Amino acid sequence: MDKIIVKGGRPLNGTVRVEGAKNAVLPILAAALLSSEGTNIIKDVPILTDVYTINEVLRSLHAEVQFDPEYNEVRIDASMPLSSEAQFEYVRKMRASILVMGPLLARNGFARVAQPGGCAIGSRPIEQHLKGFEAMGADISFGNGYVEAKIDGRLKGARIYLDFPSVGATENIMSAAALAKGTTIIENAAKEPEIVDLANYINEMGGRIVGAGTDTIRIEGVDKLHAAVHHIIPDRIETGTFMVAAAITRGDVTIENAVPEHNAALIAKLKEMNIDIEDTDHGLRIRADKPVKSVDLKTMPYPGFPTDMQSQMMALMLTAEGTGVLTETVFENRFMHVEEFRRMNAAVKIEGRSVIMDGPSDLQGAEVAATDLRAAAALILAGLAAEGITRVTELIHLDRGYVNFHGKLADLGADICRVNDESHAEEKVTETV
Ligand SMILES: CC(=O)N[C@H]1[C@@H](OP(=O)(O)OP(=O)(O)OC[C@H]2O[C@@H](n3ccc(=O)[nH]c3=O)[C@H](O)[C@@H]2O)O[C@H](CO)[C@@H](O)[C@@H]1O
Ligand SMILES: C=C(OP(=O)(O)O)C(=O)O
Repeated sequence: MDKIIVKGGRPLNGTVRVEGAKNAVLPILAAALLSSEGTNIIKDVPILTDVYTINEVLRSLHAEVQFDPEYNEVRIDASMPLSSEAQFEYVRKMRASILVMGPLLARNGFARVAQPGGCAIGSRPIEQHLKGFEAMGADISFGNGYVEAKIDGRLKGARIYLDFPSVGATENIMSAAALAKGTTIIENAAKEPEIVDLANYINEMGGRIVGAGTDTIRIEGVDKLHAAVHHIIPDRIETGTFMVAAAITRGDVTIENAVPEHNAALIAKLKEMNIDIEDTDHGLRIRADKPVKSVDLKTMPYPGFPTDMQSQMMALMLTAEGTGVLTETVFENRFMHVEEFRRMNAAVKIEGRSVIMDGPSDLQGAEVAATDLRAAAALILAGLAAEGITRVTELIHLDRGYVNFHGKLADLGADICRVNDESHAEEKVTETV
């Protein structure tokens, strides 16, 4: 079993480059199924296990997929007749597999997808996705752990109001509506940059979508979509994670390929905490050379503070002066990492959907296990600031969303390595200090 071993205490310095966004590439690769002509070329694809998984899902649906990690490029030909079933083995590994449902329903008039169920961060139902398909004329049924959507003929445009601005529901409905007859309007739509990236890609395929990035998206269905070449936007959560890495080590880091506008809520909070952030010609520079103060924050749908930065921010708040209250409103159970932080001597109290921190905690290295993707990163960040050595296991979560995380931190000066049980690299980390 792999683990990351980190010895805390070194300020990070230098430049790091972020990859294409995981949460943009997954819906975009799923939407490639909409193209019945040509070969899609998707560029700036991050080399993540989730990308390998979605590629496997697409292949299982009979699309031809070639992934060239050296060039960060995926080529997809989905012009052949496609299967309609996304099996449990994939959906179990990665919930985002549900995003093939809209494209398959639009292409085949039928989609059968294993029910995604919950995960470590919450129950994660999909009734908003299904409500959208139903409004477009599909019949929905459940059985044997699968959900099926079926339409006689073609999906019909509809006006759909989402009860919550769900990212996945907006993406699934927008993809299905791209090939529907007539106009679909999604109200209370999610506004994340990844929604805009997906809409841009569908438009490059010949789609007619306007309003992505606002809360009302208008999709005029077309008869056919063709393949397109598309560049994935930079990963705002990887960017945010490195911003926190700089801050938590009281370092000075410049992030290349960052889009500051996509991280406005995080930048505002870090500035409130006394951290300097500057948009330079070389990238986004983060400097923490003044005492770091705690803040209160609440996760919200975009453009609010992202839930995917909640655990990393908690790590930073543990090192800040004063009391901070962090409230999670997007997922009902995204505090599993709190117990792991406690192993590191964190002074944290959970009260309902909030965590109260009285800082700074005297963080100490410990053996901890990642409970989900962002918790994995957050524990490593806490390890960078802790006294002594932290060992983080369950890296299967980390590899879903971060490319070479330990290597990038080491290049910035962290005392960190990744080992498996047979390797002796553990000694290396302690020798270097
Ligand atoms: C692959 C991907 O892009 N994942 C992101 C996406 O997940 P995902 O698309 O799953 O997130 P949603 O926006 O759909 O979910 C947000 C909240 O809405 C609830 N909900 C959602 C759909 C539905 O039909 N019913 C319902 O109740 C969920 O349980 C959750 O509490 O957005 C989340 C919120 O920013 C991020 O944390 C994830 O990293
Ligand atoms: C929760 C996340 O991803 P997913 O929706 O794929 O589980 C995440 O990226 O933090």
